[in-house]
Amino acid sequence: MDKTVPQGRVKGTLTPPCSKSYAQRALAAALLTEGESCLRNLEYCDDTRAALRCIETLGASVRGADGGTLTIRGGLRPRGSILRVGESGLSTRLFTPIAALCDMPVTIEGEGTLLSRPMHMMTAPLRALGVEIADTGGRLPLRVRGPIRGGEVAVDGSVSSQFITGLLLALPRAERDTTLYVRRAVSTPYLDMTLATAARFGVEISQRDYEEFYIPGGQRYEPADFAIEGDWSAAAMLLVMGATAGEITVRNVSMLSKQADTAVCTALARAGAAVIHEGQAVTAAHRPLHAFEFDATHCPDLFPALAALAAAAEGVSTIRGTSRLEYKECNRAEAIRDEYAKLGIEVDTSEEDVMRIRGGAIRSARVRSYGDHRMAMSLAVAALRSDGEVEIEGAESVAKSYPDFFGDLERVRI
Ligand SMILES: O=C(O)C1=C[C@@H](OP(=O)(O)O)[C@@H](O)[C@H](O)C1
Ligand SMILES: C=C(OP(=O)(O)O)C(=O)O
Repeated sequence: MDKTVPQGRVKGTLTPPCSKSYAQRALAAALLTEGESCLRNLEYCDDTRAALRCIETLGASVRGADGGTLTIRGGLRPRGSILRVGESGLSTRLFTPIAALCDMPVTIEGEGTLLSRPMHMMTAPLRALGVEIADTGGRLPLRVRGPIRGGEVAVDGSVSSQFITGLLLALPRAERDTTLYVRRAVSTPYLDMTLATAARFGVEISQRDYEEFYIPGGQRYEPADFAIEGDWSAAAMLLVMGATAGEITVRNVSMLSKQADTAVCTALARAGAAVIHEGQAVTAAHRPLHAFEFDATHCPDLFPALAALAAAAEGVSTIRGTSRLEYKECNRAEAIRDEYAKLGIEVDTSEEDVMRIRGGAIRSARVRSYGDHRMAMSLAVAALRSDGEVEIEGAESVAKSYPDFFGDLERVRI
């Protein structure tokens, strides 16, 4: 689907969808209990639906009530042998070790952009933990057969934190204790979110500097009543929209959240935007914007939003951590460089791990999303400052994390 986004200004208040990162973790934890949990504020995007499908296949019984509340009866007793993870990187790397708790073969199948993303980081550690695994040249589909045993294992954390999240949630249910040695962990706030979710379900894990995790085996997950927070990744995009094209208040997000993308507030302030926190709401308003420096190594999902911010700022902004972008829904560093070039914005990715963006006038163009939800949203935010309109190919990709993004954009247009 193509979407044409005309230039314009915005003002208003929006509530982002719930955090899909927390939603997927909470769904997994609810599956691992032997009782009834209640998840509140759950909304559906493609990735949370994928996680919901996975827990139902693995044995959970899910009842929906009004207002986004789900009652989930846990119990790991697979009803099928195929997990369909859609396009979700997290569901793949989270539910593969969980499926490996079972003494039966399970196949993990994905689609779209996920089929080109690397999964090789799981193979050797799962084998070392006693799991039979067949991968397809380090990509999906994967076939695993547990039970995963626990023990001592080394994991490379440099490509993604998501498999570590999967191990941290699965291994408390293994028979033996585990010590996980992690080399070069990235996206570490996401590991904090995992530990916080496990703790809410009564599971103990200790860690030192994201290098060594100790996970006692034989633990029980206790059912929990868990309210899913608003999503800071979606909020980041809305706040950049406010900072570059008017004023936006985002409701139902807390600065005290462990979510990685709270860091957008630092970038906004460095660029000169007005940022105001009040309780569970944050407002970003336009002021003359100037170039900023920011390291997004541990909050890689911010890059597309920061590209729209830097394009609207005077001077050359420097954003570090581009090596984190190669294996997302597309190669986001190349996609930002090539699509912003069509808008007349120069993006230099020639230096390793660094992106430099020269802010300036944005011109009308036809651009591609590469099937990547965050690229589609980033280009739509940039379109608001264009000299006409921007046509975005593949705009339906926003359904992965924020199905009503374009509806919300129109709601605040003035
Ligand atoms: O654990 C999570 O919820 C996520 C971790 C991050 O991935 P990486 O650890 O692969 O950077 C992030 O980019 C992704 O959108 C969600
Ligand atoms: C990279 C993302 O998600 P995932 O890795 O879970 O597919 C994302 O939402 O930007």
